[in-house]
Amino acid sequence: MEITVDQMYRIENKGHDMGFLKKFMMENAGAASVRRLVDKLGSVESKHILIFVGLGNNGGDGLVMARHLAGYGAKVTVMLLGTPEKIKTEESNWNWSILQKMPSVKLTTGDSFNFDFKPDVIVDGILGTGISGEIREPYASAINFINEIDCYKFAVDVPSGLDPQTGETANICTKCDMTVTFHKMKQGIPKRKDLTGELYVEKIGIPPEAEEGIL
Ligand SMILES: NC(=O)C1=CN([C@@H]2O[C@H](COP(=O)(O)OP(=O)(O)OC[C@H]3O[C@@H](n4cnc5c(N)ncnc54)[C@H](OP(=O)(O)O)[C@@H]3O)[C@@H](O)[C@H]2O)[C@H](O)CC1
Ligand SMILES: [K+]
Repeated sequence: MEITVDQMYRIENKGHDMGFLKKFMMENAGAASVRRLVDKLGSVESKHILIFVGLGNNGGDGLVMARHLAGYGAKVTVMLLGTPEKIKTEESNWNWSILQKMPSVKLTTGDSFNFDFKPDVIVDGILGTGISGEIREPYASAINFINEIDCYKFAVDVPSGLDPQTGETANICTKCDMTVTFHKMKQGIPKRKDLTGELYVEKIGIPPEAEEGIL
């Protein structure tokens, strides 16, 4: 069953109000994404993984992935597209502060994309269901950077730039090899397999009762 983006937000909020907090949903989203990625690649040990994160909860899922991937022995670099003070939500901030205590993950911020390694994998945690309008900087430059590199590309929830409701793209959009979306498929995503690559839906622990009155 496919749902709308609005239904997804309402289900997420209702689950949170039931006590299944968004930080737990985020944890499950990041963990499920890493399991899919590791299953696909066989092993990520010693692989260079570059994770682009936006300031919203799509970025927060990327921060969870960073911690899990470090646990699998990957060499993880996080590129936060902005400054840490501008991270929008409590759950994303919570995950950022854990990474600050983890020397096994390299944290970089800002809008300059000069890395001293060639990534084996890029994770796109720039924009998800919160997208609206044309892509602004520095997200636009990050999306261009990702599209110009030849490596395996993984989209968190939706390729950044793709509207998960309509399937239309903004001015630019990442082109990915795999996309993992959460809880239930959003209507626009499967229309664009050319951008999502392999597409999966993962449950993230939201109680089915959170759907009552919404679906
Ligand atoms: N489905 C679930 O139950 C869960 C999903 N999770 C993940 O959360 C994201 C949605 O997170 P949200 O914070 O609501 O939104 P985004 O991260 O997609 O976007 C955040 C901000 O990005 C800015 N924005 C929007 N459009 C643009 C644009 N065109 N160009 C540049 N920037 C843009 C905007 O901020 P402004 O300050 O600029 O207004 C947005 O607020 C979902 O996709 C999942 O990955 C959770 O983990 C929980 C479970
Ligand atoms: K994304």
